[in-house]
Amino acid sequence: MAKRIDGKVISKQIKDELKEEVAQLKAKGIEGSLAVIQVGNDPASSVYVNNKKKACEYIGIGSISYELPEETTEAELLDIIEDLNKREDVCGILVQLPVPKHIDEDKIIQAISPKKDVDGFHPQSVGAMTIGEPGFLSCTPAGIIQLLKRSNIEIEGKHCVVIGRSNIVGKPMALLMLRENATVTIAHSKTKNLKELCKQADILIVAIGKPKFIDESYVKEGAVVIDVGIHRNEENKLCGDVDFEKVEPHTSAITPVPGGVGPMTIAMLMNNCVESMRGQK
Ligand SMILES: Nc1nc(=O)c2c([nH]1)NC[C@@H]1CN(c3ccc(C(=O)N[C@@H](CCC(=O)O)C(=O)O)cc3)C=[N+]21
Repeated sequence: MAKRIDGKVISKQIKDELKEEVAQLKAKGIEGSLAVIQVGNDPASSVYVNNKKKACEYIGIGSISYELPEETTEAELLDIIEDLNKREDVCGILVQLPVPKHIDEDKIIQAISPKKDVDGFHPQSVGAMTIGEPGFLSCTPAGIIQLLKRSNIEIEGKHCVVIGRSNIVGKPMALLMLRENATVTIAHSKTKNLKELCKQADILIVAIGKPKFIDESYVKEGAVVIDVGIHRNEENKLCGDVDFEKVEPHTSAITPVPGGVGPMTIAMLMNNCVESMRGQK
């Protein structure tokens, strides 16, 4: 009875809708490129950066990539961002996180113009989301909302437990679920009785960062389970924070890793780029 939510199929639907809109914008003379900056050469980051470039190509927008050496200074990175903020052909700027330790991540995020903050990480974007004003939404949480809506899963009135309180996933996720009228609980590493709490969730969103941490003992029969984790084992095989095989039979819907939340993050990034182009007139 469990239903596997296919993030690949849903992300393709969204990218196809965007592709059409990009063509219409182009006909009006509106074009744009996403600038992706990677500092250092973390191999996992390179996979994501590559997926982002492919998505830009697919929907018909440009991409400009910067592969900067690990030793790049904060000042050099800030200079590049400053230039990109001014460029009219650039609709979005993304600095792949994490950045090396000698660079202040918050300073970098705040240097990106909120008009080009397609990650939705700038304090102005976060504030706007919090009070329901227009602004860019953080891609992973926005992608999860789309997954639920496009799978006809009701959110309103449901008890949603979010495990994780990071600025890029847990916190914005909880706020977006609240905006959809869910009753939201945020759990984290200091939460007591995590298992009992998770067992009360109608919708369980897991962003803990520990491979296969959640087994069936955390899940109420018939719950919806969304897995935000992404880990690679010794054989380079991907898995999430949820032990899919054990949990799946007990759910009414569940996202796999890979092929669940990851592709949606990229689709929403593309959505934010198109939104930026729309506003650029
Ligand atoms: N400024 C910034 N923005 C981000 O959005 C950002 C970031 N930094 N740093 C790293 C995380 C991670 N992230 C993913 C995006 C796509 C997949 C994705 O496409 N996953 C595929 C599999 C990809 C693979 O084969 O490894 C899937 O789950 O099916 C995963 C993870 C974006 N992030």
